[in-house]
Amino acid sequence: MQGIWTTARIRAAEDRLLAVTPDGELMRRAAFGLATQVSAVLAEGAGGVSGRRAVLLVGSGNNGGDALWAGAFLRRRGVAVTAVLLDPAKTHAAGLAALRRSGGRAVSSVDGPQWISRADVVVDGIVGISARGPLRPEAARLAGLVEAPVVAVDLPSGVDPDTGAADGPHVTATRTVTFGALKPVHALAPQECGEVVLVDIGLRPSLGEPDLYRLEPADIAAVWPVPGPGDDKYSQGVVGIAAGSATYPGAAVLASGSAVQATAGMVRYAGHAADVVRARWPEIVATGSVTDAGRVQAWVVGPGIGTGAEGREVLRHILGQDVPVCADADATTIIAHTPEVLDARDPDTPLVLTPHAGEYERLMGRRPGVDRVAAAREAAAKYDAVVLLKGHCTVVAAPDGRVAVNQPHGSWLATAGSGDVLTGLVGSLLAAGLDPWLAAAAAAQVHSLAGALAAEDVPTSASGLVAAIPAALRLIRAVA
Ligand SMILES: NC(=O)C1=CN([C@@H]2O[C@H](COP(=O)(O)OP(=O)(O)OC[C@H]3O[C@@H](n4cnc5c(N)ncnc54)[C@H](O)[C@@H]3O)[C@@H](O)[C@H]2O)[C@H](O)CC1
Ligand SMILES: [K+]
Repeated sequence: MQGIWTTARIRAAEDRLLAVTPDGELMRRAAFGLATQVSAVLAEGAGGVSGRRAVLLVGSGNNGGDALWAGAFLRRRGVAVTAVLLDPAKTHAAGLAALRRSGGRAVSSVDGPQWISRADVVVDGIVGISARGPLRPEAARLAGLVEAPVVAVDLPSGVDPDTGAADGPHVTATRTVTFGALKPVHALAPQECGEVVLVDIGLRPSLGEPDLYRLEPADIAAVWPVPGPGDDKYSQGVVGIAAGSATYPGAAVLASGSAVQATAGMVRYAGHAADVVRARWPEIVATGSVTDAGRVQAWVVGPGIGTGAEGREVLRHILGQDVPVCADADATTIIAHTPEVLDARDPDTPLVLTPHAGEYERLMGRRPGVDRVAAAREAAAKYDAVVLLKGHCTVVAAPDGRVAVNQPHGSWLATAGSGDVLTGLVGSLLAAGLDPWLAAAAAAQVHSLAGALAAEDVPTSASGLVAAIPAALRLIRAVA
């Protein structure tokens, strides 16, 4: 799993490393890696590297220092380098001297626009992990003029390093070159970061355990259940799906179909859409009520069951079955409005909640806000449940504090029924016996990959999403 550290942890680790590293050495390591990536971006464009124009937007701290030193390294590759100093009095002196020694030029921000308009690449060295809030006016003015590809130093300026919030003027980068370790912004703001490249500056030994995780394909392939010689339809875990109604069978078909596609374990359906589910998915053992559904190792409950008395009884029955439960949609609303329904649950039985922002507000009495990691953690602690907080970047928090951020693959999941498909994936992995946090994080990752494969750059549907699950699993196994 990819580790992600908060800026406070990064800074503490950098301080430890700086104490035992020659002055300026860390910055030069960072800057050399940065220069290599800027050259790569230039090389992608017509005309190669030498003679091309790089403009550095330089702030008042070490982020600017990285950019200036990188400018000096770029000069050695024949790149014409101009640094626009946003705060000349506070510019990193050693970096500026290195740039000038190499034949680079420095101009004030007044002259910035004329150089920015001629740039083949812009390097965003405005602010790094010390950023607070959106870009300040002068930086915002200059950043707004940029049309060339942007390489962000450490992180795109104006985007919050720890939450990825980008609700004010900020840089949007083609590529972000970060140093030592990923910060939360790199997982939570993929749109603003572009391609993220991590440069090793020897920080890892000083870092300790990560604050957040991102699953890699190998992590998912390692846990996704595949049948072995000793398996039968029961041994891989039987998942029960309690979803849909006679008037709204769609959620039942989607959640059940997703479970069928996700693993080879048996799927039971229980509810008023049994005939429609059975007709669409003959593999499924379907019955009209959860009370005669037979044994399962996990339940999915909620999509389309309604929030009235019958839905409440279905949820209460399932929570009382002492197996892991993934509660979604109407079940989330029932839990929010009548939390006493949770009394039916044995506290040791894993519960996964999968709210979108509106359902989160019902559960917690507030919107998730900009710090979605904190929001997910708070809900996980309140309900003693794994909380999968949906969004462009899904955040999965466990009651023990573990947090995973999924890698989105576009926004193709913004389609009706997409959530039903996700619950089927989560439920199948719970039935297979996976750690509930890992099950939710792996399901979210496969869900977003299936969306991209189903879409192939044109809008897709939840049914297309279900059909693409095997392709997503094959791709994950292929790249693992
Ligand atoms: N520690 C090291 O040796 C290494 C650090 N690296 C780089 O250093 C930056 C962090 O540098 P720091 O000096 O702490 O501050 P910043 O450069 O991030 O910020 C400077 C300055 O910017 C102003 N500022 C704050 N918010 C904004 C804003 N929204 N808009 C404009 N300006 C803002 C404020 O005055 C700050 O003091 C780190 O990111 C790395 O790039 C290297 O990684 C390795 C060695
Ligand atoms: K930056």
